[in-house]
Amino acid sequence: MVYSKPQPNGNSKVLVFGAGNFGSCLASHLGDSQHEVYMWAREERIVKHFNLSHRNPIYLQDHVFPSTITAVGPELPNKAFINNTLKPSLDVENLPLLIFVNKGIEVGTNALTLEIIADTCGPDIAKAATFISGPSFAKEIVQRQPTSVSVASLTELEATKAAALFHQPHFRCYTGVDPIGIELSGALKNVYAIASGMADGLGYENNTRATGVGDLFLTCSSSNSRNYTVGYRLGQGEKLDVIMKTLGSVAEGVPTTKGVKKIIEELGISAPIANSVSDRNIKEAK
Ligand SMILES: NC(=O)c1ccc[n+]([C@@H]2O[C@H](COP(=O)([O-])OP(=O)(O)OC[C@H]3O[C@@H](n4cnc5c(N)ncnc54)[C@H](O)[C@@H]3O)[C@@H](O)[C@H]2O)c1
Ligand SMILES: O=P(O)(O)OC[C@H](O)CO
Repeated sequence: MVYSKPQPNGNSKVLVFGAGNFGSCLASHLGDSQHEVYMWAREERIVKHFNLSHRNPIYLQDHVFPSTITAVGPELPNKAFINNTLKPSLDVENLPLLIFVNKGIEVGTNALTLEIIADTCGPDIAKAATFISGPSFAKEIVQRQPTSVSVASLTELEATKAAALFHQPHFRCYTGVDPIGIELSGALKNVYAIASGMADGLGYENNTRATGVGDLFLTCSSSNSRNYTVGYRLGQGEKLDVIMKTLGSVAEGVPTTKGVKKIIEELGISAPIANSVSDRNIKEAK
């Protein structure tokens, strides 16, 4: 969870709650972006060690963190810290952003985070809540490997402000106004991840692992997929015509990309991933 206040220089003061894998990863990313970052940890060992060495002794241990981050804790930040250091706006129309990255459903009530915030803090605060979700292994983001995540809030404005905080090129944010959908997808995918792990653990192969999730997951995640293999070999620097000649099989995604490109253009919709596959194929064909 991140709490932030924009500064006149465009950078923000950010308080990250949690110094585990993902809290540390987000703190590092925000520190890279020159925000003034405070990372709260409930582990005293993390606070002391981090402020001496810019390393987290428990999570992402190999990573050296930017010097723009200060660890705070183990006591929760108090009112004086909030008021004197972060200086949030108390104007209900201009509340600081509250960004959530947790994925889950409250046991007993079945409530999602947004519902809990609305119930406990009121609808005005819930409007300032933004959710970030998507493929985001902390260990990969912290090494600046590219990923794309969804940033959603009840208002487009809040989502846009939150996305602007994460402006490193490897961390692409797509904004929207469906925080419930984002929350539910993030919570539910974990149940299927357990099922998928079970299928692997039982010794089943890819078809079984993808059952219930579908062909998209299957074809995107296995070197048994011809289309995945084409993409992998392109990523490794091979030429498309060489790949197609040596694949020994069809990869229907290659011609389909052309059709998809036409549909995207006709509908005038944003489809950045399909567009970039198409651009790559056109470049190769020249
Ligand atoms: N790791 C990822 O790649 C990743 C990516 C996206 C989202 N997330 C989400 O971020 C959240 C945290 O994941 P993580 O990977 O950082 O977990 P983690 O286990 O690495 O770290 C969790 C941190 O929270 C602290 N903590 C646990 N219970 C607490 C409590 N009751 N009060 C205060 N602090 C508590 C722990 O001490 C630890 O520092 C999860 O909801 C997860 O779904 C994680
Ligand atoms: O390691 P997991 O299964 O908690 O997944 C972490 C993130 O949610 C991946 O996006």
